[in-house]
Amino acid sequence: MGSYPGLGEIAGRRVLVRSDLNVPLDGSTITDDGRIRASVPTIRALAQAGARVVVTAHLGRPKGAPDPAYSLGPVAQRLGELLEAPVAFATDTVGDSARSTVEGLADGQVAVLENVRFNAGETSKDDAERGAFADELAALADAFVSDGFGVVHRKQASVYDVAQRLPHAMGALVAAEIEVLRRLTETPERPYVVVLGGSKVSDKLGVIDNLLGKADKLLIGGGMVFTFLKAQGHEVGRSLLEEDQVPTCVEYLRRAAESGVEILLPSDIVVDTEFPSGDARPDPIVVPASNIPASSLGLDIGPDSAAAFAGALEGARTVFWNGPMGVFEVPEFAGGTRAVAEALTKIDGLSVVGGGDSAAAVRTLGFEESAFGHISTGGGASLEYLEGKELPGVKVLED
Ligand SMILES: Nc1ncnc2c1ncn2[C@@H]1O[C@H](COP(=O)(O)OP(=O)(O)OP(=O)(O)O)[C@@H](O)[C@H]1O
Ligand SMILES: O=C(O)[C@H](O)COP(=O)(O)O
Repeated sequence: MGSYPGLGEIAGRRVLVRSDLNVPLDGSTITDDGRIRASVPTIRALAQAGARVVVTAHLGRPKGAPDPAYSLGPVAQRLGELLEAPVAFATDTVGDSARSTVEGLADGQVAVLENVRFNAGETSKDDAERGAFADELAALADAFVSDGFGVVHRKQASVYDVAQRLPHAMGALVAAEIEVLRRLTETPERPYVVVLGGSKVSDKLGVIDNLLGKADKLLIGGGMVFTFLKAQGHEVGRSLLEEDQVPTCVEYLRRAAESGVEILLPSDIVVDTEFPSGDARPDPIVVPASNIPASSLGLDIGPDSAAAFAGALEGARTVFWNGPMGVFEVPEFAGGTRAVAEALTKIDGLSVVGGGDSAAAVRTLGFEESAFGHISTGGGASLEYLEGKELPGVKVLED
């Protein structure tokens, strides 16, 4: 007989686990299985305690209806390989296949339900529609474990509403992620340096507001750079730019100067005349950040900036990094991301890499996970936590 923290005796009971199995795919090939591996310990602990484990998760952003391109089939198969045990796969989420798959589980066995976002109720803004879908999910189980840290910032049926309908507990992954982020927000050892990049510029600008009062230095790279350069009065050619956020960046630069927080922007940029795609060969050149040609777009921070960013990270005792410094998927534009990753491996203190793409970047560039203090499975979720926002999927577990 076995038990699970927060749920008590679970042998023979059906336990629904919300995991974040949203991994990058190339066709049906998983290019980085980090999130699946991170989900294994909780699933294994439940199975070993004799629960009948029913995993629910999303993949990508399908539009509330089945779409084979987003099937969790390959993910279920990979989970079975990692668990070294058969994993049953239901071809729907709450329909006949799900019900019979769950009924067929013996104690200690695991099933994965098809992509929960194939159902419009999952992401509906309408409480009743979401609730009705959560009722169907809850009917498949006797208890619920919330372990998908990457989605706890989403008020969605499988994250939020289902927890209101079943005895519930926080999974080990969510607990571990929150513990690390709590250290970052409550008692960061100084100097505390934050590195921000990536392409979801407006998603990430909010965090700067909160960090200006907390971090000692902010290093800005990736697609974020160009809105800041514009705010400094430079032209950015055809680079990623969120024009309506320029005044916000002006304000951040002003507040940083006032409060003595250093915002470090790149001094040089790797540009090309086209965004890399297909067979077209990249033709990168390095230009001063203040002189980006009108016909070019910035795709990485330049070598001087990479060295300056690495230098600014030296001696830091706490580092949080979210978002690649450039289009790291293409080797010609991976230099900045590689330099920052390298600098993080030398941190004597706590280094946290947050975000699906950032975590995938360090792994695909060949760094050992153990070289970093913590690799978070959550991008948006960890940023919202750092912004001081309430995470619905965590709050609901406390109610
Ligand atoms: N200068 C740039 N121009 C355009 N895209 C860029 C630039 N620099 C980086 N990127 C792209 O940003 C993407 C990652 O950004 P994103 O904000 O999604 O990161 P993340 O927070 O780690 O991921 P997630 O939000 O999925 O957890 C990469 O695919 C990279 O190619
Ligand atoms: O990739 C992520 O950040 C999580 O899986 C959440 O996905 P979402 O942004 O589509 O909700």
